[in-house]
Amino acid sequence: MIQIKDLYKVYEGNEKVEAVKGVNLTIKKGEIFGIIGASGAGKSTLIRCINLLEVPTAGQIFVDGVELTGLARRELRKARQKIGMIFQHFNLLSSRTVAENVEFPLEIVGVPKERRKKRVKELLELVGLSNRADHYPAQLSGGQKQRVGIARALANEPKVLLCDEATSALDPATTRSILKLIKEINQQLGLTVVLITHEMDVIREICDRVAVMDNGQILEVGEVNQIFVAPKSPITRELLGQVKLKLDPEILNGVGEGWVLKVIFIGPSAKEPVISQLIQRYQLTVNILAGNIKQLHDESFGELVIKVEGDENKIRQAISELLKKELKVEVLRYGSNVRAAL
Ligand SMILES: Nc1ncnc2c1ncn2[C@@H]1O[C@H](COP(=O)(O)OP(=O)(O)OP(=O)(O)O)[C@@H](O)[C@H]1O
Repeated sequence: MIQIKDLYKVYEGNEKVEAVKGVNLTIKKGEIFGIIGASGAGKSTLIRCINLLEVPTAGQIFVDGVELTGLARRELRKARQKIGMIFQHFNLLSSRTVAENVEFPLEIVGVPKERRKKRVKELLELVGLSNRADHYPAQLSGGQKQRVGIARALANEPKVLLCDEATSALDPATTRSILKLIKEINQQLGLTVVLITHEMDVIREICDRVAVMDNGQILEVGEVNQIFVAPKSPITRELLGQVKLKLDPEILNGVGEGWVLKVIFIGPSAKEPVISQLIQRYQLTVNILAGNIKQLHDESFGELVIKVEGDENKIRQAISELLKKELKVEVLRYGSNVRAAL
């Protein structure tokens, strides 16, 4: 759906900044693709190059088979209608109501009034804001403003939605509700979503695949599960480590070296002796650091935090086996990279 080939972006100024340096990426139709990296990694520049809001210094961008980097201005304007975008600070027009903000892109392309009104109504229903149509942005919460942003981005029925740190200004509960909405839209409309973030939690929540970016380059690309289980670059481990420690800081103190995993059991798998199987099959030493079993409706739901020691490859194989059993595994700390995780 989206192909980025040998992309470079250099900002010329007093100081020359090479923000994107030779990026190649292929994003598939219908997937939610995340790009994660620390501040200054070049994520915003990269995502803004996809719809040519930022003109690349070199390289090519293809969206749905069309090379955007080869289009004249008028054709580009048309192609851009098929690419919606939402922003960290929403970018709503403060003098227009919610309905008028959503209507704006339809006015620009000359959709007749009656059709515009009908489309705005549908869009506000889709994002759950029908009862706010006549409010002004200043009267809305951050989450509601982002919902308006999403409705506006979808007005011209795009095939791609670009999300530029769309939840960074929101609290955790609102972040989850906006991510849920993006996921629903992705599934209902078959939209391809590209999002950039500096938060691993966002990636874990909704992305199918992720690219890790640093210093203008892509360090690794893969399925989200695979990156969580076996991150290749120290930067990825660092990004993962920060998230995990934020969740369970006390667990990692004073337990010595070794991998620390949180294993979450749901349903039938909760009744299997998976941990003892693991010890036998992969000759690992396992210490239970914390745990509990809860009953959720008719199903058991258990959480165990374990310290695992042994051969690193066997630990990775054991994690893969746990994931195959449909258990959820979070790596709280990587044995060989304790400092990065801390
Ligand atoms: N318009 C600009 N002019 C000059 N330099 C810029 C411009 N925009 C970004 N940069 C520089 O390019 C580099 C990459 O910035 P970019 O905003 O793309 O990174 P980022 O990963 O999105 O970071 P953040 O999350 O902080 O926005 C940085 O060094 C930044 O200072």
